[in-house]
Formats: sequence, C-alpha cells, structure tokens
Amino acid sequence: MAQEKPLVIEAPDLQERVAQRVRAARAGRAMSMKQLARESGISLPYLSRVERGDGNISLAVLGKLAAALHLSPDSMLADDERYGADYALIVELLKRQSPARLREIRKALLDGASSGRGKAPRRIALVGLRGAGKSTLGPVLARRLGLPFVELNREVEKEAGIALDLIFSIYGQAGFRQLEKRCLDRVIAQYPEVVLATGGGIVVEPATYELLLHSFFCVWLHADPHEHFRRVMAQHDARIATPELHKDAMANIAGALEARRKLYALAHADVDTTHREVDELVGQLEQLVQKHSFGQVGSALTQALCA
Ligand SMILES: Nc1ncnc2c1ncn2[C@@H]1O[C@H](COP(=O)(O)OP(=O)(O)O)[C@@H](O)[C@H]1O
Ligand SMILES: O=C(O)C1=C[C@@H](OP(=O)(O)O)[C@@H](O)[C@H](O)C1
Ligand SMILES: [Mg+2]
Repeated sequence: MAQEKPLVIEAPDLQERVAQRVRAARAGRAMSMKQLARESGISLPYLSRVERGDGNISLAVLGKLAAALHLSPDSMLADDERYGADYALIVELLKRQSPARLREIRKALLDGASSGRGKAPRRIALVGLRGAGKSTLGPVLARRLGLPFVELNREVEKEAGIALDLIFSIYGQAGFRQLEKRCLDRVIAQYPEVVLATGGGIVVEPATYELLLHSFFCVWLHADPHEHFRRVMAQHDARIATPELHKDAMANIAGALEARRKLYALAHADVDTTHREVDELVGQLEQLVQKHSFGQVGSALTQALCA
C-alpha cells in the first residue's frame, strides 16, 4: 500500500459533544443545573448524566434541552466549538441573507481569496455524472492547453493501493470520500496548472467540493440522462453490468443527475455534450478556459474577510 496515513473512519462522540454544548450553553446563560432541569422538564439526575456525557440521550430530550436553552436542535450536535466565536457569528450573518445574496457572497469570497497571491494558478476541473465525458475530454483538453492531466479516481486508487470497487467494499463510501479529499489536497499542492477529471460524486461532499470550486475553474459536463445511460452501458461499467443492476441503472442515473443538478450547477461554467463530437466539445472548453480570468480581484470586503 502506498498509503501515508492509515484510513480511520471514526464516528464522532455525539454524547460528549451534547454534554459540552449543554454545559457551555447553561454556563453562558448563568443557569443552575436545577433551573435548566425545571425549564426543560428533565429530571435533575438525568440532566447531570447528560452533562457528564453519560447516558444515551433521546431525540425528545435533546429537543427539550434545545428549547429551554433557546438553541436550534441541530446546533446541539454541531462541532462548532473548534472554529471559534467568529464562525458562529458568520453563520448567523449568512442565515439572514437571501439565496441570491448568498450566491454573490460565495462568488465574491472565492474571487477575493484567489487574488493578490503572485501568479494565479491555472487549474481546470471537469465535473459531472458518470458518462459525461470527463475522462475522454480531459486529456485532449490538457494536451491542447499544454497542461498536465490528472484523473482523480486514479490518484485515489494509487493512494489506497487497490481498485475503486474494492475501496468501496472495504472502506465504504466514507472511506472513499476521505481518500478523495486527501488526493485533491495533494493535487492542489503539486500542480499550479492542471486539467483534472474528478469523480462524479465529488459534489456531494461539501468540504471537498468547496475546495474544488475555490482552487479550480470548474466546468460541469452534462448530457441528457438517456445519453449518460447509453455511454455508460457501452463502456460495460461494472457497476451496472449485471442484469439486476442494469434494470435499475437508468432510474439510478436519472435520480443521481436530478439529486446532484443543483450542486453541479454551482460550477463556474457548463457544457451540454448531448449529440456533440469530442473535437467540437474540446474546442468549446478551450474557449471557456481562455475567457476565464484566473485569479480575479475581489471586493475590499471579501479581501478583508479572506486576509
Ligand atoms: N461527446 C461524446 N459523444 C459520444 N460519446 C462520448 C462522448 N464523450 C464521451 N463519450 C463516451 O462515453 C463513455 C463515457 O465517457 P467518460 O469520458 O469515461 O465519462 P466520465 O469520465 O465522465 O464518466 C466513453 O466510452 C466515451 O468514449
Ligand atoms: O458518481 C459517483 O458517485 C462516483 C463516480 C465515480 O467516478 P466517475 O464519474 O469517473 O465514474 C467514482 O468517483 C466513484 O465510483 C463514485
Ligand atoms: Mg471517468
């Protein structure tokens, strides 16, 4: 195995997290344990166990405690502490914005963060569902631009020392996503200029996708779901090769495309590849890359935020 760090999939200690959250929130509100017990309707001995991280708290109890502390139930489980007070304030600020304004803020943050740091990196990532043409168009585009080409799935396989299907069966989805993030970090560190073909599911992992959008000019390649299906079938993809899998494959492709559409649409540009030749598509991609100004200057506000 070429692995540097062992792959550890750890479940978070949620009881300890809730315990810390309740202790800190109660202290911040200058409430005694007795007061919180009374206001939440939870017995004092049980509250004391919850605060010690002892006892498997039910959702109903979690809800009562959150209500008495005037916190949202999800925040009782959040791992916010390690990000500090600024994080909590920024989250609250963002919650007050409209979806359109949030889109502007995110764009401005990305532009601002990539400005003023010497020569702008020229990284291009192709995203899209399997069969989109990422692995086909990527190397051709890279050759035309004179850049190296990297296939992220191959990097993940090298990292684990085994093939993708084995990674999924041994380490599960969580293990694969952890390796994928690790490999993306490494590609960014190694290549200031590159064309990267990503795996179709990279967009479902917010931290990985955020990093991708931040560090690459991302182009979403898409096609009609039937076209995705035809292309994947023609490849004899092992994931849909058996008659049983084949039966569900079309629904699966259409479902994944629908579920991921909004995420793929966050890419900086998109190209419809339906009924279009590879050569023509690479030409369009080349034009998009040439038009894109890598490392734009962001607003003063975002520069301050990203400093
Ligand atoms: N524009 C296109 N028109 C027709 N077939 C295509 C096109 N792009 C890719 N293909 C074919 O579809 C299959 C899947 O393409 P691939 O590049 O492996 O997709 P991805 O890497 O996005 O999963 C391959 O057999 C490829 O030759
Ligand atoms: O869509 C997905 O969830 C996945 C797509 C694959 O990449 P391709 O899009 O290159 O097939 C690979 O990353 C993994 O099996 C998960
Ligand atoms: Mg591929």
